[in-house]
Amino acid sequence: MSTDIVKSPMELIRGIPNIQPYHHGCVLTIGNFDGVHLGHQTLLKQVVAKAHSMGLAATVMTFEPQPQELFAGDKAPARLTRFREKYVELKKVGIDRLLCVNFNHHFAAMTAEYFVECLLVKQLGVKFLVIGDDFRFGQERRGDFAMLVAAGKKYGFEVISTASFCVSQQRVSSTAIRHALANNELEQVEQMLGRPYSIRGRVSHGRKLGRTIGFPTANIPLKRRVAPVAGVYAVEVLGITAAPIAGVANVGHRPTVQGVRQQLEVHLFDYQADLYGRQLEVVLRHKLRDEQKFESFDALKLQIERDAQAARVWLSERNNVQFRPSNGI
Ligand SMILES: Cc1cc2nc3c(=O)[nH]c(=O)nc-3n(C[C@H](O)[C@H](O)[C@H](O)COP(=O)(O)O)c2cc1C
Ligand SMILES: Nc1ncnc2c1ncn2[C@@H]1O[C@H](COP(=O)(O)OP(=O)(O)OP(=O)(O)O)[C@@H](O)[C@H]1O
Repeated sequence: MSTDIVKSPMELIRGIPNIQPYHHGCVLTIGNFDGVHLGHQTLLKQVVAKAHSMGLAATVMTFEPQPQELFAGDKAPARLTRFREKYVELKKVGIDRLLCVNFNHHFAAMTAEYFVECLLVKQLGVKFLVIGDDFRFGQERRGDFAMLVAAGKKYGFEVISTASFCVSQQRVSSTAIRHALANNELEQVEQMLGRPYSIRGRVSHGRKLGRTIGFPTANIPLKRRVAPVAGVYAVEVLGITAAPIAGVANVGHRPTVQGVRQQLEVHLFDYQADLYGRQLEVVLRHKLRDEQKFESFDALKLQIERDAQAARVWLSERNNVQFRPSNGI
């Protein structure tokens, strides 16, 4: 979590100990919100509308790490959005406050009853709760809608459950989006997310081999995050100039050069500048191929030239714009 988050208009409450008396009284929803997809957005819009009509803060409670990351460790599904990305998307929907709970074994062991009485009622003073139709919470996920309705009567808050938001008769979920990404169904992903899939990150120093073969790349380490995608993509990069810059990117381990960690590398077409330290958003538009181990660096170079050409063609056909050739391609 970086400091620019704190200055922005959506208030970030960093953990339960930082809940203040003025946070008491809110319209609340709870969940991972990985991806902040259209199903989440439908529910979040109801939270915002209700909060406005009640004159209360629209509040989201989310968890870091996500529960499956605590329980399954490396076997947890790859994330669609890091905390920072969730923050950006939740702010766009109009949420006023984001409570980020440190999800540890102690918190996970809390009973559903204690969670409601102690956290929702005493600390947050919830007046209205909006949840999805499959929402479960508390130790062993025993808390559900019926239990919340009963608690609401006892403590004086209302609860509504929203209907499933579907695309092509399929319930939109973080899991469905991960599957579609794994199957390279990027258009379907866009329909479920309500925006194209992108990866945000800061450019760091690489081994600077790319420039020796005419393909300087901006390296974006994925850090502890495992990407839900892998391979070579035609991309558009936001955050440098007002218009997106077209390029070609690889998400992988770079077996040809004995790379170890998975990272995102992007080569921008017809653009040269020092990007180190810059925060970029790389929008994946089309998958070109899987990553491969090549016999030589020269063979890799030839393939990257073909990738760049294929990406230019794909993007120019899509955008109906001709890009100027460079690097002799
Ligand atoms: C479009 C593109 C495709 C790539 N494909 C592969 C690949 O299939 N296999 C591989 O080992 N590395 C691949 N790479 C990674 C290169 O090994 C890496 O960019 C090069 O070694 C430069 O690394 P550097 O930025 O650390 O200098 C690809 C890079 C790009 C930009
Ligand atoms: N398609 C949807 N329609 C309506 N509500 C949804 C939809 N998807 C999620 N929600 C609700 O949003 C809240 C947060 O959900 P959660 O982060 O668990 O999302 P999910 O996308 O269903 O994830 P997963 O695929 O991991 O189950 C929950 O209350 C959930 O029921």
